[in-house]
Amino acid sequence: MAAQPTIPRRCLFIGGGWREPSLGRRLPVVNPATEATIGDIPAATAEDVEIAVAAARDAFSRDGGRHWSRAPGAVRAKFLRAIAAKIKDRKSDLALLETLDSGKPLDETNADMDDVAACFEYYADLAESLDEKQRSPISLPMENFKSHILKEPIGVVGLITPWNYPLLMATWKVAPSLAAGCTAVLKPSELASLTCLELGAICMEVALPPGVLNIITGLGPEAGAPLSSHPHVDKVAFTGSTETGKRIMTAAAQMVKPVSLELGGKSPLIVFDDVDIDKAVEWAMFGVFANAGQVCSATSRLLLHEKIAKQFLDRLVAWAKNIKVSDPLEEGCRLGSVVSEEQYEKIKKFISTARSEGATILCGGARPQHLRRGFFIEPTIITDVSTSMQIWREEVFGPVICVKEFRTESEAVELANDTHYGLAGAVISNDEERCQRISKALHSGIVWINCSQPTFVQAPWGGNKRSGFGRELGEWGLDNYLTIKQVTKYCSDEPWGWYQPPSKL
Ligand SMILES: NC(=O)C1=CN([C@@H]2O[C@H](COP(=O)(O)OP(=O)(O)OC[C@H]3O[C@@H](n4cnc5c(N)ncnc54)[C@H](O)[C@@H]3O)[C@@H](O)[C@H]2O)C=CC1
Ligand SMILES: N=C(N)NCCCC(=O)O
Ligand code: NA
Repeated sequence: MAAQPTIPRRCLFIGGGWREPSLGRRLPVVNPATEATIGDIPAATAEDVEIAVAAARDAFSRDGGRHWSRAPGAVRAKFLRAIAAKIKDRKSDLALLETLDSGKPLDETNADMDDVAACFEYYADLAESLDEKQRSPISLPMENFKSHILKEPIGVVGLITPWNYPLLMATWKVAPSLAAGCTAVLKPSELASLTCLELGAICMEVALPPGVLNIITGLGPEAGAPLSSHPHVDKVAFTGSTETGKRIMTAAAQMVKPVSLELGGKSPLIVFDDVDIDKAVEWAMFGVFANAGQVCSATSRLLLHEKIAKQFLDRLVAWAKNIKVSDPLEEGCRLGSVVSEEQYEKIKKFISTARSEGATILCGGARPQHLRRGFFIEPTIITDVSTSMQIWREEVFGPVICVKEFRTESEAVELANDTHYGLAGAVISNDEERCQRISKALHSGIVWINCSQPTFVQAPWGGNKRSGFGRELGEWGLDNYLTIKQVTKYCSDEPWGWYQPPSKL
């Protein structure tokens, strides 16, 4: 087991330095795998939001934007690459902090840190190529006009992020917004803020211009809400629950402030009868047990072709019982604890409601017997589910999969789309044409074929319906933080000639 590090005691990161929260309050940091309080984080309030937004505004327009918002993309790229390098240097201590804060297995948090560094590097490249895309001409039907577009940073952005991939979800917003030339105020989740505060330390080390990125930790209603309604915040990007997403959109609407929302999901995985069962079982497990199912795109509804259903479930149970559930710091751990006591109780309630509604808990459903402390839940497989049950309809955000059988392709698609959500969907089949048909038929922003969950910074990420709107990652992730200006010029020497000229006399 790795040595326990000391948890850095940080303040709010505002204007390029550390700042005590105005009311002097702090929140405990709980390690959900041990239930021990291991440190604390500052609790920002509206007073601090005010100071952070002012710092970001100042950084946006300082010296006419020459050093940031209007600087060549290459200038910003240099900082993004320097941040990526520091993340790589500190990979193992950041991964350890992330695990202690969230209960995620160390192998997962190490992979997350690789993704964090790769995301900063990717958007460094895009910051550079943004300059080449400026002034791209618009072809007009009149020769006496010429038009081009400018892509400009949208301004000061508020970034509100969740706890399931604490530093990675922040990076999906910080890297593209900074690449675009925006300045930002990041409000990570109060349940896991340690690595985001370390990002503040990294910004200091690379001498990011003061105020370009500000990081304020604190509670949603106290720190997130005033950020989303602030008149000097030009856009809010949010990942989290659908309920909080609605609140943020309502607050932003009062200022006609654009938002992008990446919300909950209840994504389907459809498995046909022409597959290699063990390979498909492994993807089904990865789709809902990775990160203890605390993934917005988790494929938590499993649709099995009736011909293979029994055999598939037998293998799924065997594989699930073989998952190493342990302290997330232990070598080879594949299922750690969930993030908090509240989340733990919520998941257990989902399972007991499923049972009382008549579903069968085929395996799991409780605390693993060998782990007496910590918020651990066994991998859970639920069958005998009807489409009206809560467990089929609502996002659990835990290591819980529910299963239904289907007979025909159209029945599978209908079941898959029968949800208010629309983030992701997956299909496993050896019939390529069928996979293509299904990828068109699913009402979701992401479709995986013969896999579930692999995520690439180059590819767009986001949902439809109540899973939100807007796309992160890829070039679309950069567009989230850019506004498009048309510049149109009259280039004829002739007068316009619409009005009669007055007589010269
Ligand atoms: N789609 C996703 O990626 C996520 C979904 N969830 C779902 O949400 C449930 C609740 O988890 P929470 O941590 O409470 O999620 P949440 O959606 O409330 O939290 C996400 C972020 O929003 C902030 N926030 C909360 N209330 C706010 C408000 N009124 N204004 C502005 N910001 C606010 C939080 O402080 C946090 O930074 C989970 O059980 C899970 O089902 C949670 C996290 C991520
Ligand atoms: N990095 C991976 N694999 N997935 C990211 C999931 C992001 C989300 O839950 O919104
Ligand atoms: Na925590």
